[in-house]
Order: sequence, then C-alpha cells, then structure tokens
Amino acid sequence: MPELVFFSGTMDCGKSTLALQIGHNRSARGLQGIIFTRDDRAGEGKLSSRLGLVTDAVEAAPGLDLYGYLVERMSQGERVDYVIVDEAQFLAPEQIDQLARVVDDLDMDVFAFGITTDFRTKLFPGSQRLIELADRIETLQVEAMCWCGARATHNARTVGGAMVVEGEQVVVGDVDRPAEEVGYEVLCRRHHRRHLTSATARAAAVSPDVLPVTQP
Ligand SMILES: Nc1ncnc2c1ncn2[C@@H]1O[C@H](COP(=O)(O)OP(=O)(O)O)[C@@H](O)[C@H]1O
Ligand SMILES: Cc1cn([C@H]2C[C@H](O)[C@@H](COP(=O)(O)O)O2)c(=O)[nH]c1=O
Repeated sequence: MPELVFFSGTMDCGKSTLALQIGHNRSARGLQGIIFTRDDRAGEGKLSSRLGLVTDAVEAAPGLDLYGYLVERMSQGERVDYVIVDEAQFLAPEQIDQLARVVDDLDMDVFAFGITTDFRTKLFPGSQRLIELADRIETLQVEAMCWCGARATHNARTVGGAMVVEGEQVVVGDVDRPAEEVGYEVLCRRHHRRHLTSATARAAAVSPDVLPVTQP
C-alpha cells in the first residue's frame, strides 16, 4: 500500500541527506520521482544536503496545487512513481492534504521531510497537518546533539549567539552562522527552556560572577 511518510527531526539531523538517498536508491532501480521543496538554503528549486549533495527540485511555492501539478505532468505522458518533499514544514496545510490525495488517488508513495517545531517550540502548520494525516512518522536515527552532549530535540534561533524568542516564524537560515548573523542552534529541551546556547553557556562559564571566590 502506498504511504504518506513524515520523516521528522531537528535541523541538521540528516533529513535532506536521507531524502536524496531515497531518491537515489529508487532511481537506481528505474523508478521516476518528482522532488518538491520550498525555500531551501541553496536557492529556489534546489534540494541540498550539508554533506554537499544538491539536486534540482520543483519549488512548491505558496498556492501551487501539488496534486494538480502531478496530474498535469502525468497527463503529458510522464511516468511518476513516487514523490519526495523536503522542507515540508513550510507547506500550507492544504498542500499536505493534496499530498495525502496523491497517495490515495494516484497510488504512489510520498516521503515528506521536515522539522516539526519552530524556534518557539510551536508546530509549523505544514508539520501539524502531516502529523494529523501521515500513515507513518519516522524520527531520524542520526541524533543531533546539544552542546551539553544530550540529544537535541529543539531548534533555537540565535542572534549574536544568544537565543531569541521573538520574530517571524519563517526565517531561512543555518546552524554555524557567524555570531553577528541570525542563525540556529539545536538544543536539548532543558537548555532550550533556559535559553542557554553554547555561546551563552561559554560566556557564563568565564563570567566573574560564577568564578570561584579565591581567598586573599
Ligand atoms: N563534514 C561532515 N562530515 C560528516 N557528516 C557531516 C558533515 N557535515 C554534516 N554532516 C552530517 O550531515 C548532517 C546534516 O545533514 P542535512 O541532510 O543537511 O540535515 P537536515 O536536512 O536534517 O538539516 C549532520 O547532522 C551530520 O550528520
Ligand atoms: C527553527 C526554524 C527554522 N527555520 C528554517 C531554517 C532553515 O532554513 C529551515 C530548516 O532547514 P533544515 O534543512 O532542517 O536545517 O527552517 C525557520 O524558518 N523558522 C524556525 O523557527
């Protein structure tokens, strides 16, 4: 039975890499897929992994009917066996409904990849709809790690290395950005709750306030 599968995890846990691997393995067996993405860091119509691989994709722009798009391509004689969607958190809920219809009415697997929650720990609307509709939700096996060594479960947005909790839900960006830029860092829940990034933890460790008092 074809399935709608949601592969989820924090930023930087290997989702795009897995998306590329699934596409590669299927095309090596003669299957033909369509890859959708939205707002990839590498630019419009690209699916990129931090391991350096990048492939062309269809930009799932707001308002694009994904079901209609596939039907159109198939009615032009193209064979489509499966669908991959990266950065699925950015899709509108209606577009996720269209993906479910692709599985049910066009009988093909849809593999969606994305982060579940934003920098304020709130679900992205696209991810919420995927959790509601997916046949299966898979958590990625390569765990990203918090600076403390615990498993990272949350995404923090940083400015100058410090965690921020105000701002637009969508700001395309990356981990390991220079300190002065808006960036992201994955944290365990404990340190996300305390707004303690690696930079602020380091600063606190060398702050005179927390240095042991030396006897004169
Ligand atoms: N230089 C490197 N050597 C080995 N693995 C790397 C390197 N750089 C990144 N990675 C791996 O790639 C992962 C990020 O992959 P990516 O598919 O871009 O993540 P996501 O799409 O989940 O944000 C990292 O968690 C790490 O496991
Ligand atoms: C937490 C969070 C992330 N984003 C953006 C930042 C990146 O462009 C993508 C995630 O990509 P990845 O391949 O999973 O690293 O999402 C955002 O816009 N808002 C957020 O709150």
